[in-house]
Amino acid sequence: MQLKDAHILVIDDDEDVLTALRLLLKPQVKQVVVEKNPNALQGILSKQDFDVVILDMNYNGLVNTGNEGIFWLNKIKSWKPATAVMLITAYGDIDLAIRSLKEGASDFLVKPWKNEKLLESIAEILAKKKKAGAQKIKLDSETQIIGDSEPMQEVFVKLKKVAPTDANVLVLGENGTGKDLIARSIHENSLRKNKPFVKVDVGALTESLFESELFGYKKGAFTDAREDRKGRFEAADGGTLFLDEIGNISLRQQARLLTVLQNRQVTPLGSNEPVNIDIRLICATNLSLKDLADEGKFRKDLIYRINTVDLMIPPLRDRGTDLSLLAQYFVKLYAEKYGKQAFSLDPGFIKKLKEHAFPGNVRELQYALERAVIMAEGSILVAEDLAFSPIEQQTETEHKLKTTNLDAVEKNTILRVIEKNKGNISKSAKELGITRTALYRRLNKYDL
Ligand SMILES: Nc1ncnc2c1ncn2[C@@H]1O[C@H](COP(=O)(O)OP(=O)(O)OP(=O)(O)O)[C@@H](O)[C@H]1O
Repeated sequence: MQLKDAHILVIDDDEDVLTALRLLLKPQVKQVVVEKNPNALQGILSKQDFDVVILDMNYNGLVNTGNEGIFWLNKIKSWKPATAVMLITAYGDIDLAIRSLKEGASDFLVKPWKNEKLLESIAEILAKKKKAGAQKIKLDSETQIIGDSEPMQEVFVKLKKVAPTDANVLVLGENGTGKDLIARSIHENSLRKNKPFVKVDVGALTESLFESELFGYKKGAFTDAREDRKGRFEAADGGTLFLDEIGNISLRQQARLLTVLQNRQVTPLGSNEPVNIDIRLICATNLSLKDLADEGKFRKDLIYRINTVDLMIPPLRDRGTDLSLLAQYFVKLYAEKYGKQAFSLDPGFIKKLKEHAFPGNVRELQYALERAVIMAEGSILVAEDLAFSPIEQQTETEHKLKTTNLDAVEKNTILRVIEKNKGNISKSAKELGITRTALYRRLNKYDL
């Protein structure tokens, strides 16, 4: 967006500042609105969207800590996450500047400012916003991949470049970072988008199921094979095959997969006739394939085969203001789903979100917000509405403490939650903030 098209709101309790900024900006931008009282902010922003809010950090000359500015910055970000906020202060303080940028401000200026510098900063903010907007990925009419942070913008740029090619893609990232979503959007943005997208959680397949599920079988191939069945490779013909949890398959399964990928043919169990396959392959894992290869647990030649391009999805803790954007998105989504009114987020609620490390990433955030929306009493979500998954809390502790009895704690938590949910695995996984597959894996691990 260009300066001349911008809508700017200025909030400062100093009339002289408001007049100076109005005179400076009016000939340069589309609209300038000035306001003395920050308490009027919510009303103004509920009626109209602004591209940039220029916000004073201190009001009434009483305190010079900048806390008021940070308070209003948080408010603006909770009401309108896409609005850029530029903070101005009479007290040049580097700590304050860093703090405000961390809290989501786009820039920080010290009074008296140079007019040229101020206009330049606004133009820069608008240019960045344009770039971010252009890179937003829409999966379909309902699903969006939310993310304006720099690391996610890099993912989007790479994704758009690689999607239309037929290159095999390896999607890497911690649990719950959105690898599944990214795989789907590679397909949606590819030339194969009108053909099937088939996902197989290969990490959850037993030795015998692996082959019958992926390659199919002929009637009579084994006791339960009562009729011919196409495998997932064939089902994905012309489209995309997404193999999730690829790091968890055995060396034997790796060898079978490699042969299929090399020959581009599958032979169903009980058949002698290979079938040609035309698939685009996407794999995902939260493990380091390189480490597994070094330990002799993953074939290097298979890594080369599946990893023409890799996409590393950053953990939520490295995505800055995406946390607020995602929070807004999920709160709206669940408010609609559960037929509740629109919610606003109390600064205490946002603070609690920001202080949490989210070892379970976006999935953990999503479950926490779904729970918060369900539990909320009024129209404002407060810190008390927010509870984090016990299992993820524990993973967090695990990182910190590395004590030996963690397995016992995890096992007990799982048992408790499953008992509470009367053995319902889906409900238990949801409450624990992990996938069903991850829960099954843990049940296996603890022989439960
Ligand atoms: N950027 C995002 N925007 C909106 N929703 C997201 C985003 N990232 C993840 N989600 C949501 O978070 C949840 C977890 O994402 P997803 O299943 O894609 O993660 P994953 O990395 O594949 O997890 P796992 O490694 O456990 O399989 C999903 O419900 C997904 O829709």
